[in-house]
Amino acid sequence: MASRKRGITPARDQVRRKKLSLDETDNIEVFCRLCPYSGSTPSLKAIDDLSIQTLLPPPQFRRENAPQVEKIFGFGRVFSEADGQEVVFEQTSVDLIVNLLKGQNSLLFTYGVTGSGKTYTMTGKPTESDTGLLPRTLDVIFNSVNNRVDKCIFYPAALNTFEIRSTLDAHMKRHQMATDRLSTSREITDRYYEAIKLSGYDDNMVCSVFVSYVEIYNNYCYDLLEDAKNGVLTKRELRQDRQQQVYVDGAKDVEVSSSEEALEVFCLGEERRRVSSTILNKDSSRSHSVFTIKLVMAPRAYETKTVYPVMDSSQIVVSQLCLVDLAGSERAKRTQNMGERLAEANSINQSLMNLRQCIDVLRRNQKSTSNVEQVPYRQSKLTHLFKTYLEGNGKIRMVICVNPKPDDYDENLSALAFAEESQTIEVKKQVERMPTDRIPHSFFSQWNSELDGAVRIDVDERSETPCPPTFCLRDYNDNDTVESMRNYARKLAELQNSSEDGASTSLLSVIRQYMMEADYQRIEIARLKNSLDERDKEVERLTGFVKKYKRECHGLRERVAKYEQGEQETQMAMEKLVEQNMEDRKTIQSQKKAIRNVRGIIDNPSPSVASLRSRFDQENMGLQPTAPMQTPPPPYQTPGRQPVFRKRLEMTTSTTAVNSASSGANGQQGYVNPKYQRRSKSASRLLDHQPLHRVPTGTVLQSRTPGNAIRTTKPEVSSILHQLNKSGEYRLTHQEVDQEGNISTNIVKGDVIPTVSGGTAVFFHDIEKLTHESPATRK
Ligand SMILES: Nc1ncnc2c1ncn2[C@@H]1O[C@H](COP(=O)(O)OP(=O)(O)OP(=O)(O)O)[C@@H](O)[C@H]1O
Repeated sequence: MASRKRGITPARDQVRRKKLSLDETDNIEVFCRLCPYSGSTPSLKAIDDLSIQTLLPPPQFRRENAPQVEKIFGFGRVFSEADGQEVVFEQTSVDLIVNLLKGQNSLLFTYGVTGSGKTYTMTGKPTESDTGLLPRTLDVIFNSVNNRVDKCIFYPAALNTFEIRSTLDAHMKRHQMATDRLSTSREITDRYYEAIKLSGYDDNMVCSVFVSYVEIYNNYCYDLLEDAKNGVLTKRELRQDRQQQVYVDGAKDVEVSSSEEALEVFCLGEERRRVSSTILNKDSSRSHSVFTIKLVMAPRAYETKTVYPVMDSSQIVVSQLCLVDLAGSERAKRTQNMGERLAEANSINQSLMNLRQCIDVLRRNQKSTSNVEQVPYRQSKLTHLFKTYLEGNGKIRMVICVNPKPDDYDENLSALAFAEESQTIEVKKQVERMPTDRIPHSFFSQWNSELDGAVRIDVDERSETPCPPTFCLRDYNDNDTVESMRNYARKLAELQNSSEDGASTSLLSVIRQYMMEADYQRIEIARLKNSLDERDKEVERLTGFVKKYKRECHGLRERVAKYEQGEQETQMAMEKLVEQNMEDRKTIQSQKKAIRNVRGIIDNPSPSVASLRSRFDQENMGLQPTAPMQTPPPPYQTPGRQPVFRKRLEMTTSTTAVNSASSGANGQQGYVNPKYQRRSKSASRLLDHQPLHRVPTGTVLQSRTPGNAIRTTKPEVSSILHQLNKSGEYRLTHQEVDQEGNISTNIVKGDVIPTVSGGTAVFFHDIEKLTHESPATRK
């Protein structure tokens, strides 16, 4: 026995999260309307057609934790105080009416704080400038539908469906109803009438208009059109029909044949709607009102002379436009409501809160790919009623009304934030429900009248009975075949005129139908071909653009590549510079460190430096050198060669002067390397700096000059420094001969010591003076 394969049930989330393309969804649309305000401190202003800005009101109108910054909110359209009812109607409702004519559902609702102009926007007043969306919508619908059937042909049946009555039943029902007709009030007949007529209605359909009016009060649904015997309305339940559409069970759908009649029904409901005076609004809506306009359509039956639908209820298409005026949110603190008013306010706020929660969950579900939450539609009647639309059974549009008065600042902020967020919700588009590919009735009647005219002309030329030929339509351009078919139809029509034969009549009507369809398809194909040609041209034009932009793009890419290369090179150079910089910094830091070390040493002289200094000091004063002693810290002196030159200039001065120069002005040592330990005198060499032309003195006592002494007569900076570097001692001989012939020879002696910065310094510590008196002066 073959085992039965079990089908795998897809996970619930997988089913739900099937991603819809952009063509399959519509966002919730939100329009914002600013109500006129005459005060001096408005808390809102329209910036342009798409955005509105909050203005910070005086502090007493702000909550402590409210944002202290001005915010901008963006909407599909923002209506300023200057935009009247007509503009609002054209922008918010006209396309929804076209939707209705084309068999699609829509929900339009006003939302906002109490007293912000929701009811004014929806209903308005009877004058031209004040007429609201609802009466204008009714006018336009009745202006735009053709082929309205007589009353009582369509009738509402169980489970939110409609049925069709036979001619006789409909006639009798009409007769019965004639007595219950509402009389039209003067207010309605004298009101402003909206003249706009829209196209979009399929004239192959016949239709009838039904309206219903319900309210949601304290989270209960009531039918405002109910024939309540004792004036008490019955609580109604919400149910879901076979198309998953939620409806108010038992709510009356009243058939209306004009906008006046529909408005009469609306006014009847308005009288029953709960409206009370509150501190914030003298006519405050205490309930959410739902006025639904249903367009019931069915294909037209052409067999009958009157406008009548085909007797097939399954072909009925019902589209509806739901106009909802929500009650306004209100804070108990501000309204100071008590008792019944307070309970109403709580219920209103709760249902509005539920609406926000549903939108929030929908938004979260939209973002999340795995965790799909259940939307809490059933928490309130309002959200339950909106479920149909939020789940993709029609278009949703919200008009958020705001009053710029500073008292409303906080509540407006949260309402605007909610409305702005709602725009992100994507709703599945409703499926197409109207029959497609049908020949428009206008074409049908024109074609028939043309053919009948032609038959009348040809009737005298009739000669023989045509045999049924074989038609073979090759393509839409096959004019010959179409023409021969038309001729055959004409001949048959002649036959019909001359014969009472029922069979040929029905054959004729079938052939006529085919002929008409062939003609229509031919025209339709030609039209499509034209539009295809136009699109081809458009494609060609766009291809040209694409090529042009591709070229530009290529050029731009090359330029970008060049710039990028340049940038790369600059980057590399920068990196090199940074590296160089780092190295320089390191060098500077090591030099700084060395300087710090030196300073440290200078500030805390080592015994060797101290001893050196004390030795100099003692020698200077003619004392024997003593043990090293602490000296006060010397001020910092830039190390360098300058002292060498300075010493050189001072070489002719006395030993005291030399010592004072080497120790600084205050007797402190400045630049020598205190760590330097001179090698023994025997090991070091002597640099003997003699004048170029030395006057021979022939003295018996001569300075001892070691054999390895370096002799020089040219005191140039480069050579003397070089020689100094090789030497440990330096001796400079300087001779002067005065006018009387006395010779004075000064031999200046010093130690060559390296400086901290790597240079060389000479510490002069002794001068020998040798004077030769001229014999002439002795006399
Ligand atoms: N755009 C407008 N132009 C002229 N008047 C306006 C406009 N908007 C509101 N009003 C006036 O402001 C008042 C309050 O408006 P409305 O009753 O429509 O508020 P609401 O939002 O429906 O209040 P509630 O939520 O309490 O029912 C009314 O007198 C109305 O005529």
